[in-house]
Amino acid sequence: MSAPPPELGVALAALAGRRPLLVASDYDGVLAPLADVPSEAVPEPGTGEVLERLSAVPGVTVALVSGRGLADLRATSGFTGELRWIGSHGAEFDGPLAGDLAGRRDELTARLEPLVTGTPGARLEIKPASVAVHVRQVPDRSAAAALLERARAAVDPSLTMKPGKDVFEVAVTDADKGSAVRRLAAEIGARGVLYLGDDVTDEDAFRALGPDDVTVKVGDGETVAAHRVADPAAVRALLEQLADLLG
Ligand SMILES: O=P(O)(O)OC[C@H]1O[C@H](O[C@H]2O[C@H](CO)[C@@H](O)[C@H](O)[C@H]2O)[C@H](O)[C@@H](O)[C@@H]1O
Repeated sequence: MSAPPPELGVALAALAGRRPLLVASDYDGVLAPLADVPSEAVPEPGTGEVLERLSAVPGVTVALVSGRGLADLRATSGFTGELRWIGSHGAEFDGPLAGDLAGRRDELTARLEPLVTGTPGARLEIKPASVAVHVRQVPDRSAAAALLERARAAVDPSLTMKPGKDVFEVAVTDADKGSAVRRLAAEIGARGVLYLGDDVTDEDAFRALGPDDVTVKVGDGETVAAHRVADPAAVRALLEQLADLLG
């Protein structure tokens, strides 16, 4: 297991002295390696344990901030302990969504379903406030790219588009991870924030944080985050280093 890069270690040491402290992380690609089938994306071994360790430290809040629906996030991760659960890119902030979003989401489903059915390997994921077109298992990569383009063109452009890794998602709320992290940080009066993410939607959270916070991009790709680590195993090592610093 590799230790975090030295400059990230320095940033974590400075962060560890601040309270209240918010430790917030995306799920897929960060706490769990990506998998072909979304329900099979289980946590990197040891990650649940280190999150529990962190959440037991007085003055530390640990939050999961995911594009997944809340119920799916809880079931797939299997995490336990005193965690804050934020799903649907922030739309599920205080628990499951209330209000009638299902009707608008179902209209989207009806529009996108025929496109997905016509592309072998593609899959439609219906979430509380959005619909996602997944192409990770489409063997013909030009057909995959064409499907994502057709999906984009088929929906009302005023809806919130959430492109991601082998996925194109359309949401019926304008929630984003940046607003969610800012809201949670304000709620607990955080004096410092660590945010970990790997995908396009995590850039909103990186941008929402300040220069004294610690932002970490996981894997390749452009980012505004200040630090980068390779994969979920490196994330677990980073979290373990932080837990050790917190005593
Ligand atoms: O915000 P996150 O916690 O990173 O969730 C983002 C999306 O994750 C899931 O899709 C992604 O991970 C799948 C499992 O590894 C993978 O098969 C898929 O290609 C990825 O796009 C989830 O299915 C989506 O609902 C989330 O929005």
